Amino acid sequence: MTGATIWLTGLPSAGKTTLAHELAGRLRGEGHRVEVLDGDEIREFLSAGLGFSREDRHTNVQRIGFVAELLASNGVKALVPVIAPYADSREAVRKRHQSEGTAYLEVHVATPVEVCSERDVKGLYAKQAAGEISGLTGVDDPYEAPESPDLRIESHTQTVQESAAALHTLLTERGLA
Ligand SMILES: Nc1ncnc2c1ncn2[C@@H]1O[C@H](COP(=O)(O)OS(=O)(=O)O)[C@@H](OP(=O)(O)O)[C@H]1O
Ligand SMILES: Nc1ncnc2c1ncn2[C@@H]1O[C@H](COP(=O)(O)OP(=O)(O)O)[C@@H](O)[C@H]1O
Repeated sequence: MTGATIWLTGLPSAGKTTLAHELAGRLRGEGHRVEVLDGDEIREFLSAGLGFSREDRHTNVQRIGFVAELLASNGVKALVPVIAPYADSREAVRKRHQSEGTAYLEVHVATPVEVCSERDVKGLYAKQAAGEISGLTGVDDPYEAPESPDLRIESHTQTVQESAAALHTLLTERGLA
């Protein structure tokens, strides 16, 4: 089976993790091998000790990109719900896949910051507003939105199932599902 990396980039609470798991369930049901490389989990192990400076985020994204490519080149659908705020970090991951001949799709979960901060799944927006944390992506830290992603998902106008279906359609169109 053809592997691929599907990178879901977007702000905190945009819907990256939810969509990755929804798509993973669908793909597994169809017999695909799937791994979800969740940002929080990776930061506990593979990227333990890294913070949220530009340099650390870049290192984090390159590590995840490396592992995703290894999985994808061995027939796994590697779903990556990770913010990856900098365009050059994402470009380096795309190039690595290109040079290895491994399929790579970039999906922008393009939920507006106003909606994300209302969802505030982990309470980070509230903490930032209260002055308890700083450097929150999309608020007081940069997020460089992809200019030409393979797919842009407007999660604020769709149900989770509709967004996952759009993702699945993309994979089908590219011969990956
Ligand atoms: N300052 C700041 N900015 C952004 N995010 C923060 C921050 N502090 C902690 N968190 C939590 O860490 C998760 C982001 O980790 P990632 O590895 O996806 O980010 S990055 O690509 O390295 O920028 C992210 O997870 P998601 O909410 O699932 O996106 C946050 O819960
Ligand atoms: N179309 C959609 N796609 C993804 N999530 C959605 C959608 N509509 C509403 N949500 C909700 O938005 C929240 C997104 O949280 P989460 O997936 O943890 O975001 P992230 O991983 O980007 O930080 C969840 O509570 C989810 O149920």
